[in-house]
Amino acid sequence: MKTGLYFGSFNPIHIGHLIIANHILNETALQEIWFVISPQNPFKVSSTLLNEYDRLFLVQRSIENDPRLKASDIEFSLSKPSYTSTTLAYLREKYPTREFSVVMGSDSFQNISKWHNYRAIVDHYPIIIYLRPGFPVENTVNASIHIMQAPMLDISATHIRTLLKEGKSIKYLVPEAAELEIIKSRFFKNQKK
Ligand SMILES: Nc1ncnc2c1ncn2[C@@H]1O[C@H](COP(=O)(O)OP(=O)(O)OP(=O)(O)O)[C@@H](O)[C@H]1O
Ligand SMILES: O=C(O)c1ccc[n+]([C@@H]2O[C@H](COP(=O)([O-])O)[C@@H](O)[C@H]2O)c1
Repeated sequence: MKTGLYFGSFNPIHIGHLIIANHILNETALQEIWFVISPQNPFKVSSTLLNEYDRLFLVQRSIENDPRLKASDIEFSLSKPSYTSTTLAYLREKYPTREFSVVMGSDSFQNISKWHNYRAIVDHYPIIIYLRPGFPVENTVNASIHIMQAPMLDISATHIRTLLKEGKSIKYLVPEAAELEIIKSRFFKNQKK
C-alpha cells in the first residue's frame, strides 16, 4: 500500500488541508493519506493549541466519509516535541510492508534542513512537495522529491481561530461536521489567538 503521511498541528484541520490531500491522491500513485496529528510542533508555541485528542476528533469528523483518508494519533505516545524523523522510524517498524511518502508544502520544505535529524527523513522517504506561493523549492538537499502544483486557498488555522475568538462564522472553511463540534464545544473561543 502506498501511503502519504501529511504531518501537521491541525489546530484545527480546514478545507485547505483536505483539498490538498484529495489533489495529491488524484495526481500521484498514493492510495491513501494519513493525517498525522502532531501534539507539539518543535517550532510552534503551544499556548494556542487545542488538546491533541480534540484536534484528532475534528480530523476524524472531517474525513469520516472518505476511506482514502485516515487520522493518525501515532505521535501521541511518542516523546515531545514531535520530531518527524522519530515518528517515521516508529511507523516503518510498525508497518513494514507499507510504502510511506511524506507530503508537505514548499514552505515546510524550505526549512527542512533545520529539522531534527533531517537526513534520516530525506535519505529514506520520497517527499511529495506541493508548491505554495512565495516558497520556491531551491535547495533539494539531495532528497527524492516530487514537486507538484496544487490548488491554493488562502486559509489558515490561525485565521479560523481568530474568527472564532471574535464570534464570527467559520462556515465553509472547515467541513460541516467539524464546524458543529467546534461550536458545540466552544473550541478556540477563549484563546488569545
Ligand atoms: N491553505 C492551505 N493550503 C495548503 N496547505 C496548507 C494550507 N494551510 C496549511 N497548509 C499546510 O498544511 C500543513 C499543516 O498545516 P497546519 O496544521 O500548520 O495548518 P495552518 O493552517 O498552517 O496552521 P497555523 O495557521 O496554525 O500555522 C503545513 O505543512 C502547512 O504548510
Ligand atoms: O522534526 C522536526 O524537527 C520538525 C520541525 C518542524 C515541523 N515538524 C513537523 O511538521 C509538521 C507541520 O507542522 P505544522 O504545525 O506547521 O502543521 C508537524 O507535524 C511538525 O511536527 C517537524
